[in-house]
Amino acid sequence: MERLERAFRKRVDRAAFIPFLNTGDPSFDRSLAFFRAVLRAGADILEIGAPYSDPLADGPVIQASALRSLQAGFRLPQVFEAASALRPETDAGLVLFTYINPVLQYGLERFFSDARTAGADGVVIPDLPFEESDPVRAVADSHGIALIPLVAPTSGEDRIAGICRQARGFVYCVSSLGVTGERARMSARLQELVQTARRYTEVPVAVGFGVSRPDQAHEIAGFADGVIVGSAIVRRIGEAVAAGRGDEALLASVSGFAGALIEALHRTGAAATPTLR
Ligand SMILES: O=P(O)(O)OC[C@@H](O)[C@@H](O)c1c[nH]c2ccccc12
Repeated sequence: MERLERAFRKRVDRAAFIPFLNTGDPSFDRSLAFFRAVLRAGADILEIGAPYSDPLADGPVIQASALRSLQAGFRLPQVFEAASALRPETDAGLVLFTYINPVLQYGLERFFSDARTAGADGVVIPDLPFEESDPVRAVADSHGIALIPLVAPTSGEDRIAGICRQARGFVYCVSSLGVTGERARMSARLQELVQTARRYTEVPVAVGFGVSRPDQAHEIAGFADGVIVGSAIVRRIGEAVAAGRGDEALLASVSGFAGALIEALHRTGAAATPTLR
């Protein structure tokens, strides 16, 4: 858990960069190479996705990625394998991203115990209702794993308060309604949502869903502690795979894009006032 805190605090000049990538897309080994590429580019926290056959919140890009991975034979323990392989190579935060059913099927206790052994720092479970999160958080806490909650623009203030008071690691603010995927514009209420969350928690607040361009990342960096980017990176992988392109050009494009996003996360002028306490 301290590693997540450090990931946010190590830089006051810019917001944390948090890329999301699915494990096993288009193969386990190639996905490891993509994880390494974004880490080398400067990712502060990695969201290690566990593809799932019924991904209700995933947009088309992440869904297609999950399908490629499942077709290549993805199994849940591969997220632990990925974390174990990366842990000795980086001090970035490692966050596993999975739906609740696979976790329950695997066994709650066993899942968090294996996550810990693999060197993971946190877990995001987007379809875990807050009302049912206590027992899961208790197991996560007992293994020193942060159960990172999500808040959405539709959440009322009471609900945001309840969620944020129980937050560990960071709060994931969903920028807009619907599923994951690139958006042309960000909701005007996003900054308000981040500010509301901050009233009820000391942990950092990161924003994800629909961030696809450096200028959007820059704007969010002015008021949030971290920016999560999934589809815009995963789309590049999908296109290269569809075109049968080799990994060398793809790795360069993934790192180049990650580098441009990181550059954009620097805070300038008045917005440079650290949002971290
Ligand atoms: O893809 P986007 O729009 O950049 O958003 C991040 C997102 O993909 C990642 O955090 C994620 C993947 N699957 C999810 C399901 C629910 C919430 C979030 C997610």
